[in-house]
Amino acid sequence: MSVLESIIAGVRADLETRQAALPFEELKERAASVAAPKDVISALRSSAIGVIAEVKRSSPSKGVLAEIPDPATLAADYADAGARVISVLTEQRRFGGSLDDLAAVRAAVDIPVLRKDFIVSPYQVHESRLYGADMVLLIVAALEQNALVSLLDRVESLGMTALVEVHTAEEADRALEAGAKVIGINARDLHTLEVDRDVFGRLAPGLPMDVVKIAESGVRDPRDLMAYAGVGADAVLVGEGLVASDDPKQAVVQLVTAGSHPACPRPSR
Ligand SMILES: O=P(O)(O)OC[C@@H](O)[C@@H](O)c1c[nH]c2ccccc12
Repeated sequence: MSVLESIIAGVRADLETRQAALPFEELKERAASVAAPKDVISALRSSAIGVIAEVKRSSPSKGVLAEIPDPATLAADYADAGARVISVLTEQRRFGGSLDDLAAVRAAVDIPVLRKDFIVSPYQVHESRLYGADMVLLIVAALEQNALVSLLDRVESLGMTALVEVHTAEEADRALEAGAKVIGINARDLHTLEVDRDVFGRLAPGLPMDVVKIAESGVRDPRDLMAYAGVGADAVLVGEGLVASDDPKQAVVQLVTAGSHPACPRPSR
């Protein structure tokens, strides 16, 4: 079993527990009365590269990154520092996240919130909405094509935006085929956990102009952000580099400042 497969096995087991506690029909009804999702694409399209700041406690590769006793405060700091979107890891077993973290962050910020998890079922899409997500991650490597298409349609039918994650050219083709409007190119291979920061530069030029392009993982400092800006990123998604720094808010300020510096390449749109 690859790391990805074992994570998904755990996700499916935890999902069964939640489904037993709250039946799908009832979940759908409750989610339908939540305030409408925010327009994430407008938030991400800008004349300067954006920062998506992640609330991330642990990772399968490094273990505990930060305790994060109060995700709401961290998210509010990220937003104050100029992040465009807050990403919240909700996977529990490997990343130490929860849906409570998502709810706490939702209540603390006005900018769009991304639910970062391993979404394999329509139940999780409605659940994301119930907990206030505006955007949902869909990982191409974790889904058959028909499941990807139907989950993407469901995300959009609820007014949310899908961040469709890819790591290879084949996966990028599948994402486009499914109709993805926002594509995240993950530098980390979820089967091996290895990081290759050149993947974005190889794949992004092959994507259509109107697709929003996010560089995910491995951003350590403003230099990495500038490098991604130079190869066409609309935004970078940063977790470890923020939560493990002495001052996560200041770390976001530095990235945002670098992104709006005249010397930083601009998204081409
Ligand atoms: O901590 P990093 O290297 O900055 O990475 C953040 C984000 O890209 C990473 O958490 C991530 C990208 N895709 C995922 C899919 C599932 C879980 C986590 C992820």
